Amino acid sequence: MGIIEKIKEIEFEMARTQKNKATEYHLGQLKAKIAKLRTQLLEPPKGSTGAGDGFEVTKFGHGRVALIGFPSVGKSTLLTLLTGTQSEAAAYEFTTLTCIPGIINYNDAKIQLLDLPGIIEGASEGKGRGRQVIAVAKSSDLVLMVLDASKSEGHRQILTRELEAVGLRLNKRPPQIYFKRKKTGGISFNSTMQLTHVDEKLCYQILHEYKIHNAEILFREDATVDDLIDVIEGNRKYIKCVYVYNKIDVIGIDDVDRLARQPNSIVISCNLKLNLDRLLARMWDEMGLVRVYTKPQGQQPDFSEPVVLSTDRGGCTVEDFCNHIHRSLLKDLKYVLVWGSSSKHYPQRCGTQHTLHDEDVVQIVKKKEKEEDGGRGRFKSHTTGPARISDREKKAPLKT
Ligand SMILES: Nc1nc2c(ncn2[C@@H]2O[C@H](COP(=O)(O)OP(=O)(O)OP(=O)(O)O)[C@@H](O)[C@H]2O)c(=O)[nH]1
Ligand SMILES: [K+]
Ligand SMILES: [Mg+2]
Repeated sequence: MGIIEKIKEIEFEMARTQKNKATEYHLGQLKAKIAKLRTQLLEPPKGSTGAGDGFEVTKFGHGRVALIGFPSVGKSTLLTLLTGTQSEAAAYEFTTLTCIPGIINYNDAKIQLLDLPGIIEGASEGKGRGRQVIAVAKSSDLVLMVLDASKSEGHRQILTRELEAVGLRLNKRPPQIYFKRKKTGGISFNSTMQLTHVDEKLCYQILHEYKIHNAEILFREDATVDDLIDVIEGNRKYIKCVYVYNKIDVIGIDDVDRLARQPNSIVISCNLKLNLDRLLARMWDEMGLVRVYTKPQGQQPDFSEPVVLSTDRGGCTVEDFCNHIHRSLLKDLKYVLVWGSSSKHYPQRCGTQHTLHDEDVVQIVKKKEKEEDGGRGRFKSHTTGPARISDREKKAPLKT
């Protein structure tokens, strides 16, 4: 029996099992079994290199956004409108057959937008190009789930289920469960609060299903058995998602209003170019990008090209900022001067752990500690990077 059949069989068994206190343990075990099979399903088949289907697009810019949706909802039309990159759009399904990248220039940052083939129910099991599409979604910083405003509202749930089946978690944060495998010592189970969804026995049973006999586990919130399985599997990807209802030109105003009020949703029309600026602003907010402008000493800040940092990825401390400019900058750094909303007064002297805000201006002040240290120190303080060091080294080699 194949993996998919096995999953189907367990799903069938779960469907006909009554949900009550007595079956709770059994159902939990079945959930763990499905999770294990789904993880197996995601492993590349034996003997394959996992490459070569043309879906791997090099990351570019300060963030990556994937357009995910059923066929013919308007993904390609949207990519063309937002990026200027032509992606064929037509009234028939599966017009797009591969991954088409475009670039959005917004707020002095560059965002990579990816158009993808439409996916259908069963995509997570390999129907259509589902698996490749979902792999691209996983590599993104934000998913735009494009939906046809005139079609069934059930589509949103179906797509979410498909993405969840392969370990994507949309608009969720990781469960607050500490879990660590051990070599010996059995299972230590603790919680900081009353648990209403799982108890110790259920927890042991799930761990047993994973053949884990030694581990430390601490619930920091009233988590569910699904959360526990997510933590044990450890391969879940937590991604923000905005639900984009397109084609509002063909529905009534009441429906537009209702869709627009749903959580994490935005309504647009590509045909009428309605609300696209709002969509961009929304994307920007969700991505948590932080622009930092550098200011050379005694000069105006350089407002043409910011250093773009991210709250979610990499962080936005002064340390992250320095590492972004040059790997070796941090060790020469004395402090930075900061102008902007992150500083208490203008300018504020800040250390490496200070968190920068969007549109801050930063001046770097380097150590000059070795200035009096003969020729050697002066040489060091006037150089900015390894390239220049080696250039100068040739002309005036360091005394050893
Ligand atoms: N009425 C209306 N039609 C639209 C809108 N946006 C796109 N369409 C039409 O929807 C059809 C499908 O558009 P595509 O951009 O090809 O959709 P897609 O999601 O890329 O489709 P696949 O690549 O096949 O998955 C085309 O006929 C578009 O002209 C819109 O805002 N309103
Ligand atoms: K289409
Ligand atoms: Mg398309």
